[in-house]
Amino acid sequence: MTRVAVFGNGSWGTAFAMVLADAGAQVSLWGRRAALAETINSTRVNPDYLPGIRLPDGVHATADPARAAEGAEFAVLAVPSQTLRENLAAWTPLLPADTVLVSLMKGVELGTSKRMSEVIAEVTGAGPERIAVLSGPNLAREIAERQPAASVVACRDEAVARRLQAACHTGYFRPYTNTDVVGCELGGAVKNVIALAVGIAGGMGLGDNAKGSLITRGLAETTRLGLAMGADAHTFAGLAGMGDLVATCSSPLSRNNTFGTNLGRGMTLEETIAVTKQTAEGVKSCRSVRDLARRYDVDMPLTETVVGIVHEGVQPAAALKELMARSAKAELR
Ligand SMILES: NC(=O)C1=CN([C@@H]2O[C@H](COP(=O)(O)OP(=O)(O)OC[C@H]3O[C@@H](n4cnc5c(N)ncnc54)[C@H](O)[C@@H]3O)[C@@H](O)[C@H]2O)C=CC1
Ligand SMILES: O=C(CO)COP(=O)(O)O
Repeated sequence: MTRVAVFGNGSWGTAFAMVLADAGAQVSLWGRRAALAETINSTRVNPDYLPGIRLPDGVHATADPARAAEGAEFAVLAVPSQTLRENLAAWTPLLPADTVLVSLMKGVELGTSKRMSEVIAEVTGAGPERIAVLSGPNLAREIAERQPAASVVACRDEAVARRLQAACHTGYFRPYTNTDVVGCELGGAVKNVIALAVGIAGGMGLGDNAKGSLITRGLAETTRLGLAMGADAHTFAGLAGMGDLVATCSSPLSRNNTFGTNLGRGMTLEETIAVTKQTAEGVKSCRSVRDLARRYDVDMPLTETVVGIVHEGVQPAAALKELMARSAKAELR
């Protein structure tokens, strides 16, 4: 039986642990708090992140990373992106030397602007054949309810992507393989920034035309950055690009979308952070994405605007006026 360690028992780590167990794996679900691990094991429910959802028997919770790591064929990483480097440094010595490291995270490291696969490579020394990412339109609560969804598992080594695909393929979860790791990661991280923009627009009372325009132009700027960084343009038309963007920007379940809505309604950043209980990666990663855009000399006006509103005190109404007044352009360039 495939043994999998899932590091991070928040909403996505827990929901994906369910998928893996439903696909037949023996899953160890690690989280920092021993009391929560005990509650999960005794009640079969993770009350803090997925209340009301019964976890399959194949999921065992633990607060001991060594126990989670034991014999793991895959180590699935599902902690907030900005905490990965420090956590992974502690877990690496515990993992078998051939474990495949799988990122579920949709953020870019602040300061270094490194993608999660780059952080994993740096910290563990693993080669590209041992590093995979999973990304797509996968709102955790829906997956935990076993509602149907597709996704992408990406690894430079296609055979490894196929192994991971087999490990998480169920009647309600349909993963496709891809070898474009850079594109899949950027698709997931930048969509959180665009979801903030769409949420802000909704909170300001703007209509569906505005949202459709933001989603489409958001995908255009994501694709421009991706091409500059060596990604395949097709990835952005796929599940890790358009698929995730549409799901996230349409769903009240999205933490980034909701965060933006609160800002657009006039809450301050501090007030919005105070009412946000889970990780909204775009809030920090918008600055890393903006730094990447500048490094690669790519025009990303929506990302610049989100950074302005979230971190630099720009008022949403003023930002909208500025965006609409940008010089006229050809759509495709
Ligand atoms: N929730 C969702 O629908 C989806 C989330 N993701 C991505 O998955 C990643 C994890 O997000 P969620 O599970 O949703 O977040 P969450 O906020 O629900 O859970 C985060 C988990 O990390 C733990 N944590 C927080 N700080 C930590 C630290 N310093 N060290 C160790 N553990 C720490 C928390 O206790 C919690 O267990 C994010 O990058 C997110 O973008 C991707 C797809 C879907
Ligand atoms: O990535 C997600 C869905 O694919 C979840 O989005 P949020 O992090 O905004 O909730």
